[in-house]
Amino acid sequence: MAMVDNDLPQLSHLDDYQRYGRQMVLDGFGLEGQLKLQNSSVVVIGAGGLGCPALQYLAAAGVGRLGIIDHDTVELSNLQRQILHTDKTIGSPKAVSAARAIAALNPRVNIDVCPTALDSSNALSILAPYDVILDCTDNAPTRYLLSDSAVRLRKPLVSGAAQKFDGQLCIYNLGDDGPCYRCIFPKPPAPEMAGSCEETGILGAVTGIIGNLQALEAIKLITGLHDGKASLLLFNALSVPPFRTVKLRSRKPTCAACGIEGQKIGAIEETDYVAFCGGARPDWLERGLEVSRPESRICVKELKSVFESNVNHTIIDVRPRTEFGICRLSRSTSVPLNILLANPAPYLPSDKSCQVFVLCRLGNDSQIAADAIRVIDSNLIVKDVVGGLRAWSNEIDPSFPVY
Ligand SMILES: Nc1ncnc2c1ncn2[C@@H]1O[C@H](COP(=O)(O)OP(=O)(O)OP(=O)(O)O)[C@@H](O)[C@H]1O
Ligand SMILES: [Zn+2]
Repeated sequence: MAMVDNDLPQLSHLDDYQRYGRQMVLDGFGLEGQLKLQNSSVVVIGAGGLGCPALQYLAAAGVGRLGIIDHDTVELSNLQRQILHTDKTIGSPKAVSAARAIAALNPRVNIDVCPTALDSSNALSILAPYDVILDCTDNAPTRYLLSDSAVRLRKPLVSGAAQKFDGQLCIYNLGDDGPCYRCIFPKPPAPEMAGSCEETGILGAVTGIIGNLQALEAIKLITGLHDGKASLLLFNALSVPPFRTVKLRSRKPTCAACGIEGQKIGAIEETDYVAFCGGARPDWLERGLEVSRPESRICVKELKSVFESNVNHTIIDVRPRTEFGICRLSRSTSVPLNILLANPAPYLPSDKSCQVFVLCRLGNDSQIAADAIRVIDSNLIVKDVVGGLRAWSNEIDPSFPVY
């Protein structure tokens, strides 16, 4: 009978050879690659659109330890792309829901569940135990925090981003001279459309592609299959070919985080990343509910009474045309916010007794639109609808679609 070579290192369980055989037979991977995965650890920040597919493939491939950090809970609108969560886990912490799903997929993986928001007070201690960090979040303060922490901890950061039909992938802090996020984006983007009611939109398969690539890059890093060159990968689902790669230079000597000449950022624990990125998003919904100028606003109950009366009125819906095409109130007219702001005049009634009600999804954009209309015609009665179509659905007509 043939004897097993006891000098050869072994996977923890005999059936692991079957489970991982299809990847172990790959040139350059082998038993050595699988052992490296078994002994490795990856932390995934964000168990959303990017984090779910990334976690799924890391777990299936046999990464020994996975950390899952997410402070949020599962919502119905997440399920179109956050594929570890299900109808049954709506309302549960995403970190817990994702952990359950990957434990079912591969029970051998050790999972650390952390249903907490990563911030400057806890980042270094949470991230320190892991070999590779995956940024699967969706906001600038966390991106800077993760990059600075990765520099400080000397760990590679596999960063993904996805929006609409587009995706981006980059490994920051790669090797001895790979750039960090600050080398490439020294300043945060202008605070984007804070509080806007428009949904940016995302195709689930796009987050799936980028999340999978994040898992792949982590596996390449751990198993030694990565060529060590830093590049930025850009994806657009509607372009042919859909992928483009931009080579990245090495670290910037002047970078505030990783450069030798840089004016170093202070202690991460004391840095205010939210302030650096332009401050917290104003809570427009709340602002909308504190009716500061009651005569200039209308609530959905009053709007319903208007519909049931003979009051002469018109409804302007300022959502983007695609959203207007999804659902709308009958007798409303579509004038997207950008078009209305450019020139409101053509959309206003000439009859000054006709009241104008301005409507949007959540009640923020309609305030901006109503203000713009008042500027050009102070004689008109213009009111924005508090809480927008979301309030209409919640308070007046439960059959009205919410998105
Ligand atoms: N600082 C942070 N700490 C922990 N988790 C974070 C942090 N920042 C973002 N996240 C998580 O990253 C995930 C990003 O995923 P994604 O954008 O797909 O989901 P989402 O925030 O639920 O989207 P939606 O805009 O539909 O609410 C979210 O689950 C979010 O809670
Ligand atoms: Zn840098």
